[in-house]
This record gives sequence, structure tokens and C-alpha cells, in this order.
Amino acid sequence: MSIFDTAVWHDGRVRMMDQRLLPDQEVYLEYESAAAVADGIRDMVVRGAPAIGCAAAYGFAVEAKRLAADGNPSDWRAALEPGIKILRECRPTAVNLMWAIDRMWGVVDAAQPGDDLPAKLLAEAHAIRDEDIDSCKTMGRNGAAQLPQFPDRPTVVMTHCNAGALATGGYGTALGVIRAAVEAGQNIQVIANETRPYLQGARLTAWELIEDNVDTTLVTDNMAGHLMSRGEVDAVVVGTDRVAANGDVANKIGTYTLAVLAKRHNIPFFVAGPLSTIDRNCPDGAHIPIEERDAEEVTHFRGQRTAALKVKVRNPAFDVTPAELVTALVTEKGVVTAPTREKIAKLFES
Ligand SMILES: CSC[C@H]1O[C@H](OP(=O)(O)O)[C@H](O)[C@@H]1O
Repeated sequence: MSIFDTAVWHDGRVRMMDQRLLPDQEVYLEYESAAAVADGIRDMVVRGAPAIGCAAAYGFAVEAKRLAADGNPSDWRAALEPGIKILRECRPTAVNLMWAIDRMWGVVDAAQPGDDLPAKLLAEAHAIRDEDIDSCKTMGRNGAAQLPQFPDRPTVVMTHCNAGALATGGYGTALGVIRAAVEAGQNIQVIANETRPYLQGARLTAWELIEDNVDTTLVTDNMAGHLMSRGEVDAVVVGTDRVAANGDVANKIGTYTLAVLAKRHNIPFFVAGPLSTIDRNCPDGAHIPIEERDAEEVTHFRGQRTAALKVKVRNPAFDVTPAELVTALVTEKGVVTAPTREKIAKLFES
């Protein structure tokens, strides 16, 4: 199974695969400041909650390297703050961005006089990425065990958007469940929703799974209900950008629709996400900021207009699925069936 370099450290710079060009071209871009990494995240060169967290951690480390080039600042926090503020504000929904930055600030605050802070920050960024890959592999195994299996036919799993290696440190959350199931010998077929308007499903999930020889069928988002009504979907597995303390889930726009359809058709609806995506400071889904992106993502594709001139546009990039529609939250610390505030809190004990 593939591990992709979504956001890595390369020759003293942050290196990211330009996901805007997939699946046609594999192009890598390199960054030397927090502000430049923020542009890359905002423009979706890299996207996906854990991948954004990894990119932000390396963006923090490369900012410290940039500042140290002119001699170590006397006040590291003051020197770092302008660039890190830009980084922290580049996308509002995926909590991994803020989680990773807060963890990097912890290294700054713990630094002692004489420490090589840029080196310590780089080590922390590497740890964040390595931990994400390990978490996704454990989570994948936890989720694979939840998938129904049949003696005489494959298990058909529907996915939405891209919650794969390209959305994480390199293995995937929802696609980590798929990968782990395939690695365990389970007979899996995937139905990948294209996921308008940015087509992460058609461009990224389909590409990843074909690269890994997983049996994958691409459908448009409006086909999901029809396929479920005909018994052609056995489970839905999605990723998440932020889980509120009560189990409400923010994820790519269209996820809530899938959850309602899955409930209607008694299809298990699994959300896969690491503990770094659970925001215990966010009481419920109503408090999760929903990013509104440019109208051009809806009216154009790669510069080609596909909608009427002057039409008004809405483009909320995420929606919120209430906890009661989530069959189980799959994490690296275990599976939370019918997630509640109390059950989620237990994930963080011991
Ligand atoms: C593994 S989290 C991936 C998550 O992020 C995606 O959003 P975007 O592509 O806009 O960053 C989508 O919500 C995925 O489920």
C-alpha cells in the first residue's frame, strides 16, 4: 500500500504534492516560510485535516529556520507570531491546523536558553507526521473490523471526498480503513463519490485506490441515494475535519446528506478520525466554523466556466452531521459506537 509525501521536509524546505493537479500530474512545490505554506493550504495544494496539520507543523518549523538565518531572535515568540498567525487563520474548519500549531508553540514555550529551537521544532513536526501515519494504521485496523463481511460477495463501501493518504500524513483515515481491510484479506469494493465542487473523490480518492489496486467505482454525488435504495451499499466510511465534544461531525459538504440517506436505509455510517481531530473545546456542531470558499469552485472547473454568468453562488465547503446519525466514530484509541460526550471524553482518559 502506498504512503504518499503529502507534506514533508526536503532539503530544508517544506515539500508538498500539488493536489490541484492530480490525477493528471504529480508536481511537488517547496516552501520556505509560514506565510507561503499558508498560501499552499488556503489554495488547497495540500488539503485534508491531518495533512493540513502536518503541513502547518512543517510551516512552523521552516518559519523558525527562516528567522534563525539572520541570527536567533532574542524573543522567539514575538518573532514567530506574525507568520504563525497567518498560518493559523488560513482555513477555519479543520481543527488539526490549530491543534498542530498549539503543539508547536508548546515546544517554543518549553525551550531553554541555548536550545537549538529550529531543530527542536523540526523534530516535533516529524513526530506529528510519524504519529499521524501510525494512528491512521491503528485506526484503519479498528475500522476494518467494523465492516460487515459476506461469505459469497464483496463488502461495498461508499466513501466521500478524500480522506486518504493525500489528506493525512500518508496512510489515510477513511481510506486507511479500506487499506487495512484489504491488507487483512477482506473482500472490499469501493464506491467513491466524486464530491463536487472540488472533486476530491474523482481526482484524489479514485487515483489513490487505483494506485493501490483497490476495486473502485466512481459515481456522482446525486447517485448515492439511488444505490443505497437498491441495496448496493453495505457501509459508508468518511473522514472528518472536526469532531465536537458531543460527537457532532464536520466533514466535506454532502456528508450530512449521506448520513441521512444511510439512516433511512439502515446502512452503518462510520466516521474515521484521529484524536487530533476531536475538539474538546467545541461543545457541539453548531460551534464549528464552516468555511465558505470562492464561487469559482462551483462555477468553473480548471478555468472552464460551467455555470451561467451572473448567477449567485453558495459554496460552504463543509457540513455538520449530528452525532445521532453516526453509527461509530473510529479512532486509533478505539471505536466509539453511538458517540456521546461521555463516551468521547473516555478516549482521552489514561
Ligand atoms: C482525513 S480528513 C479529510 C477531510 O478533509 C476534506 O476537506 P478538504 O479537502 O476541503 O480539506 C474532507 O472534508 C475530508 O473528509
